Amino acid sequence: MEEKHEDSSFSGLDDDSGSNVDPDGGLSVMSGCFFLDHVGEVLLSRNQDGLSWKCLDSSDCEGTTCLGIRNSENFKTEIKFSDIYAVEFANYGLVHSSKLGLGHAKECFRERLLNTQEMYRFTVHGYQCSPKEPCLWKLAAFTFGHMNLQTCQSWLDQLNYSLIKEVERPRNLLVFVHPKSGKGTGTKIWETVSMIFIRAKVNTKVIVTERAGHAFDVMASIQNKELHSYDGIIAVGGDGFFNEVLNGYLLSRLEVPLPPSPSDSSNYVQSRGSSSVPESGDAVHETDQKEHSPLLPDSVQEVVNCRAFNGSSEGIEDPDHPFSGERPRFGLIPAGSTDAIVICTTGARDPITSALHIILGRKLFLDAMQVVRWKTASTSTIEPYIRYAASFAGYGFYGDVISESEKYRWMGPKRYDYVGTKVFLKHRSYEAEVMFEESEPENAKASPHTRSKTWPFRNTTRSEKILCRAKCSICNCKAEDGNIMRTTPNSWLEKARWCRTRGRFLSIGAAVMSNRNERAPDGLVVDAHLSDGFLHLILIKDCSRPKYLWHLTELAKKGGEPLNFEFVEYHKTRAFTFTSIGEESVWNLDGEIFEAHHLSAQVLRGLIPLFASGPEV
Ligand SMILES: Nc1ncnc2c1ncn2[C@@H]1O[C@H](COP(=O)(O)OP(=O)(O)OP(=O)(O)O)[C@@H](O)[C@H]1O
Repeated sequence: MEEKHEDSSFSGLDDDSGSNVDPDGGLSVMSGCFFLDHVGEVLLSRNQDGLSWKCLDSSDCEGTTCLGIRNSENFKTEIKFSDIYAVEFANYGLVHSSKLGLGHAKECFRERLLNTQEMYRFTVHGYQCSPKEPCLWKLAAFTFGHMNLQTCQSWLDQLNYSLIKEVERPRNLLVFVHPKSGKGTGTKIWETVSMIFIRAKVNTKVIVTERAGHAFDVMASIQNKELHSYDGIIAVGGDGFFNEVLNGYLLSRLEVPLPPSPSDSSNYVQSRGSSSVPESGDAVHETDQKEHSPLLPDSVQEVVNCRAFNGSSEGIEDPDHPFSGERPRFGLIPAGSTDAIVICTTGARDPITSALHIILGRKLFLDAMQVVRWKTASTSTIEPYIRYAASFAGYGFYGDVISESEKYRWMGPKRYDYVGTKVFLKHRSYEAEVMFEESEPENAKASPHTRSKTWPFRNTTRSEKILCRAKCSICNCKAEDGNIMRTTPNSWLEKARWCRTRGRFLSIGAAVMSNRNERAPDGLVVDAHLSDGFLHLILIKDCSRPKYLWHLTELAKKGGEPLNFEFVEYHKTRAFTFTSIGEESVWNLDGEIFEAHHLSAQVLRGLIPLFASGPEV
């Protein structure tokens, strides 16, 4: 692994008289003179938040060379403890003076060579943001040198003490590596980042999977006692692999009331006439019908709340519940074909950035979608079968792409482009009935009624988009009806309004997050949030190929408006149900195939604690 700043270090004076430890035990402010490798003499200070240094020789600093040529690139003068992942003693060795003058003037070069000397050293390991891509974190190391061993040792001890106080950092991790993920580089990627974990003294138990389902089986069978001995569960792989690890954990542990089945939800929809006005001359809308209901009937509510996985309807407040304690945090190191979850949660598709988010103990909560299949085929008996998705569930186009692409796994990530084109050309639509809880009536009303007269295909309604970012205020605001982890999830159903829409669809998609990826730079829904407790339901009604291509082109470009077409129905919702009619496609859950004739889904707000801080968009 390339460590760009490994050559920056500090070296010290030949006595420690500059060190100044305050009388309260040296825990707040401390300062001393050192040599910073490749920079020169500095006054190093430690305060409660971190380290900072000031050059004592102005010709070495502020990026100015002796020829007056400015070179301020990567010139850092402070680092917070929260951004330091390790400090190490670096033995006795060479400390170099500023590299800035070396290439520019012979006399400077000669003088600086004289300044290169051997001393005791310690290295502070952290990261720097890439100037062009702030979400991309590069390793940075600063080596400080001093002639006195004890001075170095004492600074090292103090720094280690400060790092111990950094809470929420993992010490023990269970790591699953999918060796064949993406381009088959899962193992190589883990080998590349594992040395960062070693340096940070994070213990890892590594399981390299031997087959599909291996990680699921381990997570499903691991005893809770052993599970709780880990501070986190890490997946090195793609979105599908993360989904497998997550389901292995959740399916045997999480007990929450299920979302209403399609027949339950059809009871909620009270006919008040169609609210979806068919467009004249557009045959697609002839079957569209959307109805609204006020409050749920009490009897239905009871049925819903009593039906729960593993027979429990207690939610997860119960202290004896295996899920009610501290949940392990999950981490994902990207090695897959798409890696949308990593891109949405760290802002970069980079194994080192993800490893640093994990080691530094960054934390956010991700919404998850609980998907229940009630019936696999129209002739099957009702048998609830649960799955969780962290990013996306899609039917029609998305399902056909995933099932077809299984045949072309040998092509690697390129299979999605090839199969995507094939499926697009087939242009298949599927008849279905979808019911959804209407969370934002004003949002739903905006769709088919406010069409542009000038653009035949477009609905020109636009609203201000608030993007999800690190420390997102929308994700951090407390839900009116409480977070899923504190109340039963169906409490909101009491106030729910349900809508029904039926027709032929090219695709049906439900996004938990924006799903930004390299093929869709803004994702499916640019302003989707990681932890706001909403799903984004996108129904692409049957339309001509050129119109569909237009939608896909908008998806593929930055700043596109893929939802701004009249054949696209978009709803922000907390739950929906689906029933297929006639010929069927399959569902695609986080990239994995899921067959369902009757299906329902609900969002579980903030269900997944994740080692990430959100994208700095
Ligand atoms: N050792 C293995 N051999 C074969 N398949 C495996 C192995 N380990 C895990 N898998 C399966 O591979 C699937 C895809 O993994 P992953 O998401 O890492 O790859 P990907 O290339 O990004 O694929 P996708 O685009 O389908 O998500 C996982 O769902 C998992 O079940």
